[in-house]
Amino acid sequence: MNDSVTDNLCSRNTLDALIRLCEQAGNAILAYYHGADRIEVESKSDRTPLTAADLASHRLLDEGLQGLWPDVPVLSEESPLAVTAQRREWDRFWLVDPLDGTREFLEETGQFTINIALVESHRPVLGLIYQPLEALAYAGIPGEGAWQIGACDGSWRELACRSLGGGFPTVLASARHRGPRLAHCLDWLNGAFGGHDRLNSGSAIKFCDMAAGRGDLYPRFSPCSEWDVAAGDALVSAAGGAVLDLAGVPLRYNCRDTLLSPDFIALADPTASQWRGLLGAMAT
Ligand SMILES: Nc1ncnc2c1ncn2[C@@H]1O[C@H](COP(=O)(O)O)[C@@H](OP(=O)(O)O)[C@H]1O
Ligand SMILES: [Mg+2]
Repeated sequence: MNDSVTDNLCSRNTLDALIRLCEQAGNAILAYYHGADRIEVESKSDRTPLTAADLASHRLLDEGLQGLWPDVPVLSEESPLAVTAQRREWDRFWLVDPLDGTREFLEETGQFTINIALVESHRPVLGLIYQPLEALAYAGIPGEGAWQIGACDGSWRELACRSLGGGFPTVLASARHRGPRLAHCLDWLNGAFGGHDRLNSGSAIKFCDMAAGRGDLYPRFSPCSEWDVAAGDALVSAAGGAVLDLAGVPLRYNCRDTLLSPDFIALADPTASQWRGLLGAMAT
């Protein structure tokens, strides 16, 4: 493949190649999955867990991406600090979470993913979220389309976010998400719509659910990093939604000293007039 840096990587061929890499990395993760309670766990500086499964997936993806596209740097959640320190010089790079939802992995809930985004000029222009247990990818290229892709049977199914209907909106969130700001958001929904439904999931599966038309909003006020969000942003944007900061502006990546994401709300139907009120309520 070896595309030069001037080539357009936003293609189905790229997604096919990424899925092959994700299959390998997913198999490396699954080798640790059953009996994950016995795997050695380190605690990182943000007090999230790190295991041999995260590192095995990181190594395969880092080497695989650099082998296929030597001109495009790779920034992974598990990259060494020396790599992370160079990132502000990059206009285009792969942003990778080799195992998103390590807690879910350790508790064997099945809700963990591999996230890969191609970031160009501070926006994700391609994103892929891979679920190793299902061998299923959710991928999007904004402006071209979003798809659910079966790694085993090679099937491609088009995805689209849903329009906001007349009933209760469905909130996508993790069962672990609590806190006063989420409670405020849910109260606002109850006031504006008379109630809300909730679909819980771990890791980037919330973005997959939105792109597949299973939810209306994913409010995130608890800490997470750009590698947790960028692939989902590309996917949801490609499926007709948007991932907005509380000023209503699409998120930008690799433009701050920190890689922590700002608070955001992902919306399946960003044109619905009700959301201006929600963003206003959450911004204050
Ligand atoms: N204190 C913290 N600081 C930064 N990120 C955090 C965090 N606590 C949780 N996260 C992020 O939230 C992700 C899990 O999201 P969710 O709660 O929606 O399942 C974790 O992904 P990893 O498992 O890749 O570390 C981690 O990146
Ligand atoms: Mg993560």
